Amino acid sequence: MSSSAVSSGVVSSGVVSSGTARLLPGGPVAQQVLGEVAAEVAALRAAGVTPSLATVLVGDDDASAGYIRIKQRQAAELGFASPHVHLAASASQADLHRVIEGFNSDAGVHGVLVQHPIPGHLDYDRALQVLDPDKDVDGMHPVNMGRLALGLPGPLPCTPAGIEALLAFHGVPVAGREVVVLGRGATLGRPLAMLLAQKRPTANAAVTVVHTGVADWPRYTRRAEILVAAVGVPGIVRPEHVRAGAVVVGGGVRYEGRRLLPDVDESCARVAGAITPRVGGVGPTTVAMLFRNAVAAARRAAGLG
Ligand SMILES: Nc1nc2c(c(=O)[nH]1)N[C@@H](CN(C=O)c1ccc(C(=O)N[C@@H](CCC(=O)O)C(=O)O)cc1)CN2
Repeated sequence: MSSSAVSSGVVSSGVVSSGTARLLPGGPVAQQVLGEVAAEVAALRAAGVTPSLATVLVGDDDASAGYIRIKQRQAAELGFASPHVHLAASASQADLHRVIEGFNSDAGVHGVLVQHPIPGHLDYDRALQVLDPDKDVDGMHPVNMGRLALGLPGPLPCTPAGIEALLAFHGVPVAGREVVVLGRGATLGRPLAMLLAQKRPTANAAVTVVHTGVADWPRYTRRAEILVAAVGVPGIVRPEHVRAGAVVVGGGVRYEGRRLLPDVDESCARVAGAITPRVGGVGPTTVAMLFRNAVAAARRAAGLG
């Protein structure tokens, strides 16, 4: 979409509107990425390497158990091995570290993820620091955040990478455009801002990060050609926060069990030029990027990366 399309909104009854926004689904993006991953898995297996993605679940959260099942099913479809450890909710930090260290030292395991959230008495960040950064398929280890900040190769955080891929897939130009990221969290807002500012054809944007601690944050979001909501406060982004014709990406969500409560109110479609759907938007791209990181880790371990 050109920037002239972005400024083509009309004013009706006080609301700036460009009609109903084009939808930007994540499903086809995920399918494309997973197709590429499948081809890489086939090549690895032909070379005698079975890529392996290990998963760790702590406790009895139904939603987390569901996401692990989705990842294991996807792993099986793609031809990954997927060893799994399920720790009791009463597990100690040391128990969790032992499991991670076991996978670190297992040369047959190429990627490891610890499903989030973990029980409240455990520290996810400390556990992450125990993980071998080269097996960190979520791209969240401090070493990988450092690599991202420096523009060095490494696994990218899955949701930010999924958003960049989604924009590219749908032909939304990013380079040179005004991107505003609402939210500065470590899993989405901060890494996404670093990613979209990088000098690459699918990035290279003028990126502003603003957060809801800034009293007049809508002043920033209203000027965005591409607005990414990354807050985790359901419905916080409303039509009056969106520039007419802008591309709106709903990255932030809050989960209530398996129910997803997105940051972006659906009424924003009245103002936006293009928008990710409430369901089937950014979410599916996150899982695809996980497998992209996992196959890349396997290729590196096999000396092919
Ligand atoms: N170690 C990790 N833990 C968690 C992650 C993660 O990426 N790594 N993300 C979430 C859970 N999650 C994957 O683990 C996940 C959640 C939701 C979706 C998704 O595609 N949702 C759909 C459908 C939603 C609905 O039906 O309401 C969507 O967005 O369309 C994918 C992955 C927390 N933990």
